Amino acid sequence: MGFFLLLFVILGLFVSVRLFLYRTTLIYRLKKWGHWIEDRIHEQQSLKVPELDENNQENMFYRKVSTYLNSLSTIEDSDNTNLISGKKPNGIVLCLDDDQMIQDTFLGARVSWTNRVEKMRETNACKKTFLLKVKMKDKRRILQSYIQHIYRASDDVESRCKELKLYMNTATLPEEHRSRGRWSSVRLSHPATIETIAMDSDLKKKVKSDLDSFLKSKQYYHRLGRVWKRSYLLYGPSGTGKSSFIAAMAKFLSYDIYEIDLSKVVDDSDLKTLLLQTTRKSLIVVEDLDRFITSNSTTVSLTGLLNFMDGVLNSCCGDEKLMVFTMNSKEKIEKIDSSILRPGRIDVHIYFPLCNFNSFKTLANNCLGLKDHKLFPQVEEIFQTGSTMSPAEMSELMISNHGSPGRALKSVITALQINGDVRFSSTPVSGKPGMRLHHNGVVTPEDSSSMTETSNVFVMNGSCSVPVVKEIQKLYGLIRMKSSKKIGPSDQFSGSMERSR
Ligand SMILES: Nc1ncnc2c1ncn2[C@@H]1O[C@H](COP(=O)(O)OP(=O)(O)OP(=O)(O)O)[C@@H](O)[C@H]1O
Ligand SMILES: [Mg+2]
Repeated sequence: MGFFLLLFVILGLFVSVRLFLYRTTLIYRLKKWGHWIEDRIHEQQSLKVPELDENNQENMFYRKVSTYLNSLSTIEDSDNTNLISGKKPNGIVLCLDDDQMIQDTFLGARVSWTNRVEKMRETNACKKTFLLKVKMKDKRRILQSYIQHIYRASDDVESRCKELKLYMNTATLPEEHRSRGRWSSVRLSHPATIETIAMDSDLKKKVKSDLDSFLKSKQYYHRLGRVWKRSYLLYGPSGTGKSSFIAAMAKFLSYDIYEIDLSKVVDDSDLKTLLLQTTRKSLIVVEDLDRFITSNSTTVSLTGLLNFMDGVLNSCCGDEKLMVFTMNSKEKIEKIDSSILRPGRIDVHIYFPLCNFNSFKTLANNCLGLKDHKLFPQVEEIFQTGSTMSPAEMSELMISNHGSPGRALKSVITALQINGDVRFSSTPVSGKPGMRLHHNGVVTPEDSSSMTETSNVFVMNGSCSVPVVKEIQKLYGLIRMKSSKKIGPSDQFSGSMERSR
């Protein structure tokens, strides 16, 4: 009897002590002390994952480790974790603080990571490194598979909540500091998507399928021995959606954007350093290329620019990248040196014209929620006189009157009428404004007059009025019969109907 009584008392004591310990941090503290003692008993090995590799390029594995560690549940139990607002409204992302240490377990082995941040006195830049500590007795058994696990887990996290970034090149640091990261980034928050861009529906379909086939053609490019990159030229008058379309492309592909401001690049080697520091799955963007080339700038030479456009350097870091250039007009560039826009340097040309009735309807739907309205026929009639305006101007008129769709449409009609009087007082060739008639009878939209034999031009028939579009299509029909040929995936637009002769 006495024995059972004793047993009962001991059991009661054990349960109440355990209960007491659970209610306090004691059990947590005891565990930590236990780990501390165990770590001292076993020989540990430290491995470093620096942010930049020996060529001062981003160490991809650093980014993977950062994504992986910030997704660990142990980061929630760790002191000093940063709470950062995430992409979703009221979303919170947990981020490691400087010099914060967290534990992880893998295949029964316990490892620890420390987020080392050292301030470089001379440049005031930060040198970031993750320090991994693993017991010697576990290292051989787990290291390789642990690294694979980190890659898989971080890819999974990245694809689930990829927050696109817009990188901009910072003003140049003094030569000796130039190798430090030259890009500053912000979250890409441009609202445009390919759906919201007013664009000829066939053209939009072609561009989307071109982007889709690019995403799936890694093996194809590597089998061809070509760098897996593709370059686009978006050109057209101001306010026609070129910059918005770049943001839409990035979101469609889930790629970051690296926008290079050439005025901040001091010379060709600086341009190369910038390129070396871009990462895969990104759009490298140079806006207003025509303005830069015609500005006779002394910083980046034309050769340096052409090498950059050819992706010569991309061969070492060009995989899975798109290069996008914008211009308001190709004509001046064609006069300076037509090889600047040759295929291989620019694979696809996309012309962004001024509004036509179809793009007007897209904008009316986007800005006013109108699919139809009694004033639409009047708008269509004015477009047929050749009057037009840029989508930027048109969306501005609609947005400033979005409270009253009728008033908004009336302001568009008035503006078109005024434009019709002012903008097209001299009706250029073929009696249709904004069109150009060539010696061989080909009529093309104003700015795409430089369509050359080899250019693969998606011409948006935005600025043509309907009859002229029919003329062009008739002409293209003739052209297509003469020059149509089977097209393969990599040159899918070389035999396209947009070829001019
Ligand atoms: N095709 C379009 N579809 C929808 N919105 C457009 C279109 N074109 C322009 N806009 C609107 O007009 C504004 C200016 O567009 P954007 O900056 O893309 O023009 P852009 O062609 O880059 O002009 P610029 O040549 O002056 O740089 C944006 O707010 C955009 O929403
Ligand atoms: Mg722009």
